Amino acid sequence: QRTILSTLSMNDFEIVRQIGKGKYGHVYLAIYKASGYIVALKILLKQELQHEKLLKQLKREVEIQGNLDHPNILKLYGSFQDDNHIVMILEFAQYGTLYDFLKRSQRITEGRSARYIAQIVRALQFIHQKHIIHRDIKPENLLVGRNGEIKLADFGWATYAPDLSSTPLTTVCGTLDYLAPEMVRRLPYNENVDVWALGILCYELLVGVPPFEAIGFHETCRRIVCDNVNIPDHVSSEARNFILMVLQKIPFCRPSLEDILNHPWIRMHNSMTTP
Ligand SMILES: Clc1cnc2c(Nc3ccc(N4CCOCC4)cc3)nc(-c3cccnc3)cn12
Repeated sequence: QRTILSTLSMNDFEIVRQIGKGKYGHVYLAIYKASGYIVALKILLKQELQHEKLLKQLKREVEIQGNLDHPNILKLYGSFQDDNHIVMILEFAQYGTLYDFLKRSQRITEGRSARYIAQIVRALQFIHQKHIIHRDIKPENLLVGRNGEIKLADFGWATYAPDLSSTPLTTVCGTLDYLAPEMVRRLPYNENVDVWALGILCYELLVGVPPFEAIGFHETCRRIVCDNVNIPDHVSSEARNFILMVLQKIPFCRPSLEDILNHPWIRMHNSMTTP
């Protein structure tokens, strides 16, 4: 229902309460007065978006996420601005971020992890087909919907995958623990950085901490590039095999998203879903 966004303003919404703090702004639970529809408003203060790089990033976030319609991707209904704010109107995710969920429940079961991973893979298939790379997959950017489904959110770092005609991507971005080795080494990279981050996420869901966590930036970077993954004994052999298959240091040695969905560990926990 694409509303004529130019007419929207803050007083079309009733702010209920703050539900989260992002890097550059706060997220609020709000009600669209005209229909009573519950939404999340991501409100950014213009004066905090001083340098135009952030504005460019925000425009790209709205442009990219606004055109994605998938059950595992958080919907962006639209955006508007007034004198001091830029506001993004987002789908409200009933159960918050996976990060908070993990904090509350330490580790989660292998079954639930495998079901989350499968849903994120379907979201990644959807955006990679459009040559979009998310570049910042991590528990803080994954939200849990009303039926426990995962929603990929925060396309602030999303960009278009390079093709032969464009200059290679080398911007280092995302969150340190989730950076792919090729990013740490400032080598050109592509969609495979999202596959790597999926492996890091899977490890963190099962173990409770990311695999290359260390004290300090440099040691973490060294571990990402050089160290093998150390998987604790409580992790099943299928999950171990899955993590080792995904966390390949060399990008093109990583499995495709389709290979991931066909892995035994994913299949054994996602059998009832459609093939
Ligand atoms: Cl965008 C967007 C859409 N929906 C949300 C959302 N939803 C949400 C639901 C429920 C609870 N509560 C559940 C009961 O315990 C108290 C928290 C929080 C957030 N949170 C964030 C967010 C962002 C940053 C930090 N932390 C949360 C961003 N969101």
